Amino acid sequence: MANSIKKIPNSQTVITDIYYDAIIIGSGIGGLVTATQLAAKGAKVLVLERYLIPGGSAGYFERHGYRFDVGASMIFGFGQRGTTNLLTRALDAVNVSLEVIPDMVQIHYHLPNGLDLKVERNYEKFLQNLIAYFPHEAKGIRRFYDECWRVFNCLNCMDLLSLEEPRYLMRMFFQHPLACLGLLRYLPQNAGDVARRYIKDPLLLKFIDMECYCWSVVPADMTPMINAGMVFSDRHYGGVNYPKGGVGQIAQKLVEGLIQAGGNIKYQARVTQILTEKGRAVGVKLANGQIYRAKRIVSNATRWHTFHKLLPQKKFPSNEKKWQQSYQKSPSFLTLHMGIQAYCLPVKTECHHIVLEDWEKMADSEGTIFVSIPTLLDPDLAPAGYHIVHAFTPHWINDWQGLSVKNYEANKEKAAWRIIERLEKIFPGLDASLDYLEVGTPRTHRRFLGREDGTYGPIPRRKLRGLLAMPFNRTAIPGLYCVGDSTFPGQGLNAVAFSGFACAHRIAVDLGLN
Ligand SMILES: NC(=O)c1ccc[n+]([C@@H]2O[C@H](COP(=O)([O-])OP(=O)(O)OC[C@H]3O[C@@H](n4cnc5c(N)ncnc54)[C@H](O)[C@@H]3O)[C@@H](O)[C@H]2O)c1
Ligand SMILES: CC(C)=CCC/C(C)=C/C=C/C(C)=C/C=C/C(C)=C/C=C/C=C(C)/C=C/C=C(C)/C=C/C=C(\C)CCC=C(C)C
Repeated sequence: MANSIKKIPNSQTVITDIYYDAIIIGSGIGGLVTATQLAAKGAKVLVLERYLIPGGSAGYFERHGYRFDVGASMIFGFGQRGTTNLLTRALDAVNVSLEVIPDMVQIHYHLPNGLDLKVERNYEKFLQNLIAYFPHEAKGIRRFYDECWRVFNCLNCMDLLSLEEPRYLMRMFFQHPLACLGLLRYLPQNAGDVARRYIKDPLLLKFIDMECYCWSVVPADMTPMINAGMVFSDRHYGGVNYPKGGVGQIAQKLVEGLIQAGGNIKYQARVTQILTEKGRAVGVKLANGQIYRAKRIVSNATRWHTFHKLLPQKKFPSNEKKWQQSYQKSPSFLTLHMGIQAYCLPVKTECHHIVLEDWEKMADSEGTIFVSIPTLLDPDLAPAGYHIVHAFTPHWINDWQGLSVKNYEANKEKAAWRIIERLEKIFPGLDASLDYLEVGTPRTHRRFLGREDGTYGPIPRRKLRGLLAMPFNRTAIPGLYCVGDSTFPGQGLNAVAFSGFACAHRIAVDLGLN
């Protein structure tokens, strides 16, 4: 395929003659799953990524012999059975695969009221650990988590594709009528309401809040039941599994599969504009002036970025305004990427920890601390005798704006030491064993991930009806689709992988592909 390009006289603009079936803006996991699915169906696909490597918030960076995951290292979707193992399936579709390492404890919680609890991969063991703290709620605990399984079982029996495709919905309904009716029932529900049906102990309800908050960034009352069903069951079914070589391998492998399937990706290709003709999205313009055209345009940038930055403001659709009245940006994170000497960690330390000292501060800036130690699963990510400790805690961009360079650096350092001091109680000697420290703020996330205010995705502004208000992939602009955590069902790698499957399915039907 000749890559012929023409320059418009007296202008920076260069138009390529290749006409793609689909252009995907961004190579986050949402974008890459869309691209690989379409390429596997024979579509001519181009991915445009502003950064140097693929993956977005599931990317990586290397310093002094350490390979750090940019985002969270707790990965769902790598199971071997059922239909909800969407990362395994996405890789499989383009004939690539990844070795994964099972994580036998999803989280070790260090919570107020002496609640020190491990979420074991074995469901019964987890229930017994929790019931040991709340024996008077044994029945309620089982009934709540069993109800989560009901949601999961409904999802895990059917192909997960576009809910905007009526023929697929009809097929699913005829093949799995009870599962579809079950999902319809759960779509408007939140986990908190279901939990309160079975559980009365206020401390246990706080624990359920934390169970939700640590991946949805909102308490149980605002966490959709469908997502809770996925997370609270899949951790015991497909399990949490870590990709050998680090989270960044997922994107690297998807890109390998994309290219083998005939797709194309360009790095340092920042899209500045989505081009429209007669109201329809027809192409994109890059920062260097280059123009690419396609039958369909997909944005893996956030909705805020897509509709405020990439499209002229007069094209701002009214349903996007409405969506923004329901959803706001989740906080970003203050992130500590640490290299430590291995002696600091006791034998049998778990990979993921949640640390909180005061329930009232769960959702505050610097309230909950998330910790991942991926080298406990894959030691090759650090030099021999060292570990990676990735600690992060919610932070808002406003606290980091308008500072002088000196104050910004000083605030970063102070905040980092506040976190290290708190972690010393869980990992005594952390400070003394520190070999490397790199601190990121919401500004870092904004800069390197291109995410508005460094956000990790949308969260409800108030209690909503489950997932009902979350938009699917099509937008009000014909030819333009969104994918990733600003679309149904929201944040999380397995969630954005679903969004990618759904987006590619809808586009394939629109383009008449198989
Ligand atoms: N443990 C986990 O489950 C885990 C780990 C890491 C990340 N995540 C999740 O991944 C989700 C994000 O995935 P995603 O696919 O929605 O998005 P993403 O932010 O990861 O990827 C978007 C990509 O688009 C690129 N981009 C943005 N604007 C662009 C432009 N104008 N031109 C070209 N490229 C542009 C960015 O550089 C980035 O690579 C988050 O919600 C986070 O929760 C989860
Ligand atoms: C037919 C008719 C009528 C009807 C029908 C209906 C239906 C079919 C429906 C359907 C639905 C669906 C398909 C749905 C789907 C869903 C899904 C897939 C979901 C998913 C989800 C997932 C998730 C949410 C995930 C998440 C995760 C996350 C976020 C993670 C994170 C993590 C972190 C942050 C880490 C932390 C921690 C530490 C470190 C400790």
